Amino acid sequence: MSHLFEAIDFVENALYEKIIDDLAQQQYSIVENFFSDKEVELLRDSLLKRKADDDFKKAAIGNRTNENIIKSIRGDLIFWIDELRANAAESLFFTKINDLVGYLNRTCFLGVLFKEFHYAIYPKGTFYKRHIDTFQNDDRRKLSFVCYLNEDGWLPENGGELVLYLKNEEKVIYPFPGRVVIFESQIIEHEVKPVNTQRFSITGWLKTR
Ligand SMILES: O=C(O)CCC(=O)C(=O)O
Ligand SMILES: [Fe+2]
Repeated sequence: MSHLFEAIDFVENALYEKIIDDLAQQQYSIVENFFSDKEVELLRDSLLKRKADDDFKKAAIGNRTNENIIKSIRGDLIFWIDELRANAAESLFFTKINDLVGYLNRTCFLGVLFKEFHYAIYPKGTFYKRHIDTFQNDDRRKLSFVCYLNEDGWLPENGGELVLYLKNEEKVIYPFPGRVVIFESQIIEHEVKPVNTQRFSITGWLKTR
């Protein structure tokens, strides 16, 4: 009878329902203030601490790509976040993510079994050319998730817009702090425009199988 108790337990979450509707209708969803100002600050401090400890690596594309080729495609520095070694801010991050994933799995039978997340720093002048997130011969990536950790008062002229290449539209999304963008990894081509001011984020993927 355990299914009966699960059914009783279920509480509809309006925010998650909006994400699910958006994804069904347009393959992407933009959520303002998914993370509060305080959470963004904690996560940005955590990113900067990891950076000070010199844990960041130049992002790679596949294994054997020549460094100059990589630089012409993407210039961000990344650090993979290990849930088992998470600090307080990162634990808080994963608590929210796990809640969302639990909801998606229960309501949409999405079957997300794995997830991976990294911090990203885009130094001034860097970008990430138009791509699809499953190009690294990993078709298990189902949903891409980006959250922005920039300072309050981020301006459009700082650059670093995320552009989603949709069927009939190029959707320009500014990396405002606390904003989260979720989109279908296997469908939506996208690009990070050159940044004029250092840009901070966490990017990750919800994966099946
Ligand atoms: O930072 C963003 O807005 C997107 C990053 C991205 O496309 C990626 O890391 O694959
Ligand atoms: Fe991407």
